[in-house]
Amino acid sequence: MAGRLRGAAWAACLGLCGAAVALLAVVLGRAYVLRPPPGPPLGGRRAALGFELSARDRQELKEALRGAIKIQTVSFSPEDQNTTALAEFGNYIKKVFPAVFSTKFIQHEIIGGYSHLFTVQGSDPQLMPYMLLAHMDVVPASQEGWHVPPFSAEELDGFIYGRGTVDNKNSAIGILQALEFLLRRDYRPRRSFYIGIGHDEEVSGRKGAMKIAALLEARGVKLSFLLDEGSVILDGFLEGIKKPVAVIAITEKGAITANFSVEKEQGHSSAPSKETSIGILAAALSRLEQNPMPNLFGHGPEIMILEHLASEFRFPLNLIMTNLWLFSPIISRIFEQKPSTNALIRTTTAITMFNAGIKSNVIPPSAKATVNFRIHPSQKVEEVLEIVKNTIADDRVKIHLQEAFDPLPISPWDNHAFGVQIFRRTLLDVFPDVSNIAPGICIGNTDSRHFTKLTDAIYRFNPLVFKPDDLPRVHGLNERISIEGYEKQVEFLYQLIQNSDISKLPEPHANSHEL
Ligand SMILES: CC/C=C\C/C=C\C/C=C\C/C=C\C/C=C\C/C=C\CCC(=O)O
Ligand SMILES: N[C@@H](Cc1ccccc1)C(=O)O
Ligand SMILES: [Zn+2]
Ligand SMILES: [Zn+2]
Repeated sequence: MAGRLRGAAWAACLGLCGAAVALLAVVLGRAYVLRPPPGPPLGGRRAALGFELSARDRQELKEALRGAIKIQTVSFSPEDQNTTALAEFGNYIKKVFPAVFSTKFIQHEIIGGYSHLFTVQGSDPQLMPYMLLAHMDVVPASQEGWHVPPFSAEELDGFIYGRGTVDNKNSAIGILQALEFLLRRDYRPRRSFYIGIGHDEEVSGRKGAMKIAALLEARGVKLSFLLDEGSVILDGFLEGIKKPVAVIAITEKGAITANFSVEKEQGHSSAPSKETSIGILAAALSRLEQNPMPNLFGHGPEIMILEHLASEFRFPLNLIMTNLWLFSPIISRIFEQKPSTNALIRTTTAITMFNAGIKSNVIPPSAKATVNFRIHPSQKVEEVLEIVKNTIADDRVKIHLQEAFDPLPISPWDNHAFGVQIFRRTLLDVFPDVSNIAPGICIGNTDSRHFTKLTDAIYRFNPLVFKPDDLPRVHGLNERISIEGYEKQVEFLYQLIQNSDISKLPEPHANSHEL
């Protein structure tokens, strides 16, 4: 009851605020109604080959993914990968996608020992190629806590469970599956494209994606756009928006992985000094955790997602969202509440490893910890390190950087952005009920960050519908994909490849009447 009253009071307050804003906007003559999403280009055009699947095709599509999940391509560290499984994965795709491997206009190369690069030669060399990227390696999975063993790929209530089902064998296998189906229907693309399948994405991509990018660069390749994993169709993440939203990430956060250590003399635990290495390090880490990095809502592209969706919110939220200039302090507080939205508005701090102590009666000679920061698009590595040092404020804690890179550049998002309009057309074809498409931020890191020299149009998006409950499954327990969802992903890729054959985008105004 109290909750409902509070809810009613909150709604009334929002209503009042809304009315006040409307009034204020009129008075100030500043109606901050934000631009609608760009008009629908490629209007009316339909791909030549429809995506009709026989019962056999369906079975084959499902089994191809299940077989891939069973191969334990686990990455523990750059030095510790299951190379037997990585090699097996290569043999597996050869067996499962015979058309891809026997087509004359497709060249296959193995890069860095286990990664794959396919060059699909289009019939029109004038058209600038694009690239589809995915990875085959996965993070480890604990044996406990899963409904089914993590590499069993068992089917349960319409879902395939297993490590890699959404991160990212769904893309690796899905891209090849879409191409296999197209080839069997005698398709030949007009526009060339590359398919990259990395084998060490989960441990930085240096041997796989980075080498693929370097090779393409050496060949003088420029890409019209690149599509990788990193964001999804969000359903039910934002209160006040009923419909699912396809969020296409136009940037990704930077990252710092830092090792912290404290050394102290080892000794007998019966005569301890006042502080131990463990105590000193634990206190320093606790200060880091207790003092989160600044809330930077409004300083980066996170605001674009709200701008794009503003008119979709129910009253009075729509008024709030269309007047961010006034309400951003409130919204930024709301974003802080949940880990998933908090990640969009600040550099995050995650203590991920802690090791110390060698015996119960020995004062520990050293304590070590690893902290993983993900840097907000408006900050840089140096700035974050400065804050970290000031927060720890203890010279006994030594910092050693394992890896550090700045947030990625922001990719184009407008009527002329070829990739965006191809995604828009393809979403319209395959997900007719997803009418909202918004630019967003990828909160994790992807192999695509190695390709900045080949194109400024890097997009991170998987055509999978995610509900809030799905997010923790990524790198967590019970990672799964619905069989229907996977079919849609393959259909999306199948249509994307065909839609990309268009030579150039029609003028937006010329076609807007067609939809
Ligand atoms: C205003 C927007 C509202 C809510 C959005 C909140 C959170 C959603 C953010 C991202 C969810 C999308 C994708 C899955 C999560 C992380 C994966 C990112 C990169 C994967 C890289 C990897 O580990 O291989
Ligand atoms: N893609 C993984 C692994 C990774 C982390 C940090 C840098 C590079 C890669 C992640 O985002 O967690
Ligand atoms: Zn991934
Ligand atoms: Zn991952």
